[in-house]
Amino acid sequence: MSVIEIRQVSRWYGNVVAVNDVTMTIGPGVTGLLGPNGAGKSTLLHLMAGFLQPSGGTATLDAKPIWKNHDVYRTIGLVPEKEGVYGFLTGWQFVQSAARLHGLGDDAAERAIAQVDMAAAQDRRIETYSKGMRQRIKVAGALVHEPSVLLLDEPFNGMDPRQRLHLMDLVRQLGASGRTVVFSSHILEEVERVAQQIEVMVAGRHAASGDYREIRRRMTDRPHLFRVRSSDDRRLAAALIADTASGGVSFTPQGLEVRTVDFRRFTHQLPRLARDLGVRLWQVSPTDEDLESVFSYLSGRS
Ligand SMILES: Nc1ncnc2c1ncn2[C@@H]1O[C@H](COP(=O)(O)OP(=O)(O)OP(=O)(O)O)[C@@H](O)[C@H]1O
Repeated sequence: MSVIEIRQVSRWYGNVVAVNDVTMTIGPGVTGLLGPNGAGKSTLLHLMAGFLQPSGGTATLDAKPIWKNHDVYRTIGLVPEKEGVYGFLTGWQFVQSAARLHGLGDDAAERAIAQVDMAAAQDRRIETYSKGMRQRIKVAGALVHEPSVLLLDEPFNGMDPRQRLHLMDLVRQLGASGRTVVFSSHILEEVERVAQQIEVMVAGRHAASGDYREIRRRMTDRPHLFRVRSSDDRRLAAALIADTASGGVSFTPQGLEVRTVDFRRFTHQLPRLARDLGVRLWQVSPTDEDLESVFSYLSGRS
């Protein structure tokens, strides 16, 4: 059983703090590292892989420090986000060279290729592969030495839906086989479909931790700001102010802005109120739903 322990880890580049005092424990199964661009996910994965030294704090695997520890490196596989594969190599040559770097023979390469279901395409050059096939051959390269920890940086980015499902299945299987699998993503729904555990990063900090339901609930329960346009904004506003779901209503040139304190009740009540008043709803849309604001809320910054 492989457990990654990140204890008060920080990492800065010059005066940019990419990872800021992060503490988390990651055990077997699939963990999703969720956060917007620049949140520090890649940096954290590289710290877990031993590619980067923490500027402060400790990163251990089964209580052994990861940085500069070759015994630990032998149990970790990393699939970086950047392509990093030579297009002129065939899939077989790429995985074979990864195996040789670990001092392993062709049988290891064969097994890894079979694991990602790429045997049929292994003799084609990588430049002829689709994005999904490329990603799978990279996973094979990271699996040759049968690591107990697999780290994947934005593995589903840029894939078409069919390829994405295929890779999601593979990641799930790898987690179900007892490995400790961590992948990064900026899409909650993607993380939800693959990971049992979610760790949210925002602006270098560890903002939340839990399963999908827990994270979703925290995102939904936060105050929301809605823009509402209707056939009679004034009447609707009066009714909304009287309802406990709204924390405040203001008039703007674009319509009403309603701050809700109870998302569920508001989305339930608004159509009922409008119907009872005989008011037509023309537009109901959240104004602060961008990813950044959702994540900021989770991190307690808004
Ligand atoms: N080598 C580097 N030199 C300077 N700054 C860096 C370097 N690598 C990352 N950063 C900065 O550190 C912060 C975190 O970057 P990181 O790549 O870890 O985030 P991320 O969550 O993986 O985002 P993305 O999905 O955009 O890669 C960003 O502000 C980034 O600009």
